[in-house]
Amino acid sequence: MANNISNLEEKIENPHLQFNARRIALEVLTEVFVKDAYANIALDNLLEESQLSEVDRNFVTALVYGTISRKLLLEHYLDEFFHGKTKAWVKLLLQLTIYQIIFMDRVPTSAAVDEAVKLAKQQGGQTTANFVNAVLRNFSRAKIEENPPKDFGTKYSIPDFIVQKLIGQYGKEKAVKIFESINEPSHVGLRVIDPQARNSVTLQDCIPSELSPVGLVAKSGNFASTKDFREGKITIQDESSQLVAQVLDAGADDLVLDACAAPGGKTCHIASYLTGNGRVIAADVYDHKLRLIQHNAKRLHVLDKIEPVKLDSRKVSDKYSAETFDKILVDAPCSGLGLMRRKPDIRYRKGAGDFANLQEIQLSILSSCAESLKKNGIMVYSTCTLANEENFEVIQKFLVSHPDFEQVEIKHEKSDIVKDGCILITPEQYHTDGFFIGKLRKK
Ligand SMILES: C[S@@+](CC[C@H](N)C(=O)[O-])C[C@H]1O[C@@H](n2cnc3c(N)ncnc32)[C@H](O)[C@@H]1O
Repeated sequence: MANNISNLEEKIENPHLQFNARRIALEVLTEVFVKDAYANIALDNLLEESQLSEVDRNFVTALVYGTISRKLLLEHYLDEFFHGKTKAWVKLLLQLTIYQIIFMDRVPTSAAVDEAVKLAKQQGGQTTANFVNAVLRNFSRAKIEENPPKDFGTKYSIPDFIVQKLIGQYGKEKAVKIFESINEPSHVGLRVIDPQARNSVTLQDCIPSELSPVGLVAKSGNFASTKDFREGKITIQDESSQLVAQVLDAGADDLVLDACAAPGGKTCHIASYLTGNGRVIAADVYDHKLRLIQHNAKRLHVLDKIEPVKLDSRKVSDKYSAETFDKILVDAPCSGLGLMRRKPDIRYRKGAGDFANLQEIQLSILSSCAESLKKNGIMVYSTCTLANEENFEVIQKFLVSHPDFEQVEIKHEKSDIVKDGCILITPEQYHTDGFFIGKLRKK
């Protein structure tokens, strides 16, 4: 996510480009909140079709992610200024505009309002333009400090079920730190493919990761367009997620199953451990996602180590006989609450709070994989969520129903990310994604 608005002012002079940028931002928001699209995918698609400059693309990205991550707060401020029914896109246009007024210091209020009114006229005619103009003029004259948000959910734009869940689980003090941190700009985590080369990769403004020996971190930047990325010397991967292959620690000749593999970030990392005859079977339920694994593996020069397989991993034991794999990774489908900073739309998704249903799927994948693991084999379970039901509870329930397995304690030099023998990183600790890793051995 490129929240880089530092070069904005130079383009403010060009109203045509700014108009297009705002129009595209509104289109992305409409895709997300009306058509239930994923923000990152809708944004990438619409930016690709657009002819915008790098600066304007950054502006659109900042507008989209900023508005999404402050949506409930923006709704709260707007509530005072209009009542009755309004089309969804008009509400989104108002939110997009007051986001600029409140949070983007470099955007003059008059420019934000004028462009919104033009957009309203273009998309909805003069009556809509008059309505948008009236609401925004009234809003810009008001003092928002006189109407402060009354609860955490509104203040941090986090649905109440998540607020209550995180306070219940982590206590109010830590939960508030998490809420505050997820609305800050994300950092970019990079994995250096040749660990020996970590200090010789010449990327600007990157520092070595505190958590991952093969990681670099940057405050922002479009690393996917660098030569190092194209040549497969680096890949974009959060520092927390880089710990998974390290914990799995595949041997040179191991046969590994990556049971939920797409888009292949961890598969490719695991493959780099297979310096002998080892191979990774990279399973996923979706065909189109298997193509992403292949694409990534090719760029990172590990395609020969990877075999993508279309498979519902609740049925691993139907396809592979008992005791086939030396190591298995279950990087399970989850609620994704650890990704709320990098993917702010996750918090509003239907089903994000269906922890019981997710736990059932996670346990079912683990159980099926368990049968195909060799004796003394290692199975690593990971998620990018903060919900206990999907993390520690899954490990505990699995161990109760599988007495032939035992937990292996994970160690890390940063003891604040180790809890009950598992890794649990919350997003405010090292400014990474929230992440969980547990390790199991078949006796
Ligand atoms: C957390 S993502 C995996 C990310 C991946 N390990 C990486 O590092 O790039 C979970 C993946 O599980 C896949 N998935 C969901 N249900 C599945 C199932 N029943 N069997 C196999 N894969 C599944 C999803 O399509 C998704 O790609």
